[in-house]
Amino acid sequence: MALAAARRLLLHAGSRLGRREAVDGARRFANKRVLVETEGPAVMKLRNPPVNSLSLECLTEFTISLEKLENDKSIRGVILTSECPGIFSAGLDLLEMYGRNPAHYAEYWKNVQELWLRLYTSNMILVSAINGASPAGGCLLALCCDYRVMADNPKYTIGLNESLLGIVAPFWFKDMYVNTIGHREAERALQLGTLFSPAEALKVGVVDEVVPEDQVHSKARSVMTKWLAIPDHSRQLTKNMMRKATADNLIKQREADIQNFTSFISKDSIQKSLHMYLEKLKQKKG
Ligand SMILES: CCCCCCCC/C=C\C=C\CC(=O)SCCNC(=O)CCNC(=O)[C@H](O)C(C)(C)COP(=O)(O)OP(=O)(O)OC[C@H]1O[C@@H](n2cnc3c(N)ncnc32)[C@H](O)[C@@H]1OP(=O)(O)O
Repeated sequence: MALAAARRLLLHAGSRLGRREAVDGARRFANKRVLVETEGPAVMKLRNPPVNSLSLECLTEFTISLEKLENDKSIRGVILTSECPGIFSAGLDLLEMYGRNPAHYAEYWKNVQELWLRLYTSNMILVSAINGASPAGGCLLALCCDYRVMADNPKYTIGLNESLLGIVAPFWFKDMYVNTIGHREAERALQLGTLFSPAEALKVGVVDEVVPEDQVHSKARSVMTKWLAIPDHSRQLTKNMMRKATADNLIKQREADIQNFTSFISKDSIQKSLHMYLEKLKQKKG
């Protein structure tokens, strides 16, 4: 209920902002954590500092922005990137999964599923300009895209590292990884929780292209131009043919997946692992 109300408020605020900024001449709309520019190829920028973690609010704003773009028939493709220096996205917000109650975990997971289903089955062309670290849920966002361009900076890593946190990647994260890099590579990377450097990510197929950091956006734009030259109807039907079974696999068991997540994440042993991981992140500073 609370989330539905927040959603209505955000949609309303989003459209107000949309109108105001259009008057300024720039075609863009924004909410607090997501900025969307629709001048030229549409660009969606995550801006949830310090690390673009996907908090419940961020997920909601992201989903709403995507919905607005999907509803605008003049928009055929979107570049997904980050406004936080050096970080694409740190993935799911650990604080949404630690020390909360089961109802919160269920609500959070429902929203994670919702964003994934929308992104993965989007009719639009999605290109990610990965301009920073992209672990776990950050990698998931990139994997949903039709093409991934990553900045050539060895400090940036990408991959599904859940097992390093003492948690398990859900089956639909795994399915998408297998679809992208094949069964053997996915099996190894998932068990080890591998975070790939850009060069390794390119080699294994987690990303499609690695370019100098200052060319990530221009490359993503030129990739978009190429993809936009393909007729929408044939490209969309092909994308649907490739992805439908994977998405349907979650759709048919969404409730059970929420229950599994909620009981898994509520376990004392899992909460302890998350606590230790959060402490490790804190200590890294000191
Ligand atoms: C049996 C089957 C059942 C199936 C059940 C399914 C269960 C699945 C469950 C969950 C799946 C989860 C997927 C995820 O996405 S989990 C999140 C994984 N993310 C990470 O591991 C990234 C962790 N972060 C980092 O590695 C770094 O922060 C990095 C992104 C590289 C940035 O480094 P740096 O610039 O040095 O910044 P700091 O590390 O100092 O971080 C700044 C502050 O941000 C906080 N932080 C970082 N990441 C997160 C996060 N994901 N969520 C929340 N907060 C985060 C960090 O603690 C710092 O906070 P503070 O300033 O207060 O100390």
